[in-house]
Amino acid sequence: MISLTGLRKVYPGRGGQQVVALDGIDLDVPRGGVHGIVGESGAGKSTLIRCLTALEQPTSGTVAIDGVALSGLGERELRRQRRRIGMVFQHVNLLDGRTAAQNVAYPLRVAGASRGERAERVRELLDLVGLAGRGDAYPSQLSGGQKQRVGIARALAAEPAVLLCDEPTSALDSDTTRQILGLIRDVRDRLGLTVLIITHEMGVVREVCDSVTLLDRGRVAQSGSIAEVAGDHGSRLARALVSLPPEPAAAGRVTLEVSFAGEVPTGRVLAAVAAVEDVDVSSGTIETLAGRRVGRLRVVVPSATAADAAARLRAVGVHVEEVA
Ligand SMILES: Nc1ncnc2c1ncn2[C@@H]1O[C@H](COP(=O)(O)OP(=O)(O)OP(=O)(O)O)[C@@H](O)[C@H]1O
Repeated sequence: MISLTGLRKVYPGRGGQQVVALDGIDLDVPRGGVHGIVGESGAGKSTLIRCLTALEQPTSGTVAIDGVALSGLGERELRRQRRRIGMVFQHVNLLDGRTAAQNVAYPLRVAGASRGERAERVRELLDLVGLAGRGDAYPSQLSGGQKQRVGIARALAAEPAVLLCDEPTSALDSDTTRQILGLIRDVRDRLGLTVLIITHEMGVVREVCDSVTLLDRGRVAQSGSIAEVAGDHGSRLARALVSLPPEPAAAGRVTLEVSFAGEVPTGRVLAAVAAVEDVDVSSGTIETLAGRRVGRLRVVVPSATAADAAARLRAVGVHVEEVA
C-alpha cells in the first residue's frame, strides 16, 4: 500500500556540503498494516513524511501509494493523491474560533461537499472517534485527548486510504495515549486504513504497531514485524522493545543478559539459570509481544566462572551477552 523504493533525499548544506537526510530507503507497508518509524533526532523521520505527502521531492527513488508513484503526477492528480493521505500531528492545530464539528467539516468544505453531506459525515466521524454529541464544543472546552480525537476525525474526513501520524501522542499523558492508540487501531480495523506512525516512544510501537522500522542517519537500520524484531535478541529494536534498567554488578562479578523467545520453554530457561553456580537474578521480564513470548533476564555471576555459565545457558537455546 505504501511503497518506498531507493528513496534518497539530499539537502544542500552550509559551505557547499551536502546533507543526506534519506539514503536509499526501501519500505513496504501492506494495506491495513500499522507500521512504526523510530529513530533518533535527525534520523530522517520528518523528511520521510514530507516525501510521502509530496511536500518534498525526493532526490531519487520513488514513493508509491496504492501502486501510484507520486513523482510525475500533474498538479491535479497530485492533489487527488494527497487527499488519500490523512495526517495526524502532535499538536492538533484546530481552528479555535470554530466548533469541533466545524473543524471536522473544514476539509469537506474544501472538497466541495454540500451542507447536508457535511452534516451527516461530521456526525458519523464524531461518532467514530467517540465524540458523539460534542460537535458544538469549541477547542478550548475540550481536553488534549478530545482535541486529538477531533484531529483524527478531521484527518479521516476525506476518506483517506493512508493515515500518517507524526508523534500523535507525544503531548498526551499515558492514559490518554493508550486511548488514542486504541482509537487509531480501531479506525484501522473498521475502515481498513494503512497507518504509518512516526514516534520516539517504544511504548507506542509496542501498543499499536504490527511492524516497525528503525531509521539511523537516513538508512534503515532494522525493520520487520514486532514478533521478528523482538526475537532478534541482540538487536537495537529488541532491546528497546523489551528493556531492562541498567544496574552495575559488584566488583568481581559480571552481568549476563539472557534473552529468549517462545521456542524455548520458560521453565527450561529458569531451570538453567537456577543451576548456575552462585547466580543472582537482578532484573527480568517475560511477556507476550505480538503473540510471541519473549523474555530477558539479567543474571549476575562471578567473573571467574562467567564464560562457563554463559556456555551452559546457551546450551538451552538462549541468547547470552555480557553487559556493562
Ligand atoms: N530543509 C532542510 N535543509 C537542510 N537540511 C535539512 C533540511 N531538513 C532536514 N535536514 C537535515 O536532514 C537530516 C534529517 O532531518 P529530519 O528532520 O528528517 O530528521 P528527524 O528524524 O525528523 O529528526 P527530529 O526527530 O529531530 O524531527 C538532519 O541532518 C537535518 O538537519
